[in-house]
Amino acid sequence: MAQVRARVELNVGQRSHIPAEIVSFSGLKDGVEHVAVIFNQADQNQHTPLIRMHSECLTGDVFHSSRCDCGEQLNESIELMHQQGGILLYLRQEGRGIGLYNKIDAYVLQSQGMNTYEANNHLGFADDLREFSDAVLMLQALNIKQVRLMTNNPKKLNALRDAGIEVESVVGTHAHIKSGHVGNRAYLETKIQHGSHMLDIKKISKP
Ligand SMILES: Nc1nc2c(ncn2[C@@H]2O[C@H](COP(=O)(O)OP(=O)(O)OP(=O)(O)O)[C@@H](O)[C@H]2O)c(=O)[nH]1
Ligand SMILES: [Zn+2]
Repeated sequence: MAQVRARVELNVGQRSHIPAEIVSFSGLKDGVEHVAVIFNQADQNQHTPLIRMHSECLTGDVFHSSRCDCGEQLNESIELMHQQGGILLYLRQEGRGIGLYNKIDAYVLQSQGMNTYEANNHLGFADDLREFSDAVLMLQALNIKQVRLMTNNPKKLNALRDAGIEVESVVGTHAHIKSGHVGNRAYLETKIQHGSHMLDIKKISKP
């Protein structure tokens, strides 16, 4: 595994010039470049860093599609890590691991009435293809042994615990609910019911 680092300044939401260090990893098991973004030198601080393992969502992260909450969660994480320090692992696991082409195919099925998991299954995929061993390797390479984990997904929590990384606490992200013709409320509710997500739908984000 190899890594390269450079300093960057990020401009997210209302905040500009957020200092960060971007680290790209190659030679990982997934065969793709996963990325770590380090805020306030969290890999060198004494206290327990905030960590988010964020799975790539081009439509949500870049274009802020109303179908999901990914871009808003990403920005929420960056803003909190700017305040408290932390490490964002940006994992190239588009569409819960099925890739963009298949995710868009799944969107077509969802428009016909399937939920996100049914659509994945209809296309011949399991509910969720992700596993987080590369994220563990990245944390180990960054010398992180104990974390405060930003997630509502119990699978991420268990993946770290099983790998021997201590999760001191879990910090839930807010519910970023979007209405409209193709909103994300059903997507979020399905994650809670079917995916055992700990998302508190009443903990709605401020606009
Ligand atoms: N297959 C499929 N994937 C989707 C759909 N909507 C979003 N995704 C993907 O779901 C993943 C969401 O990842 P995360 O932001 O890490 O969210 P999460 O696993 O729900 O966990 P937390 O946000 O940490 O609580 C991304 O890879 C998205 O591309 C969909 O309708 N179908
Ligand atoms: Zn998304």
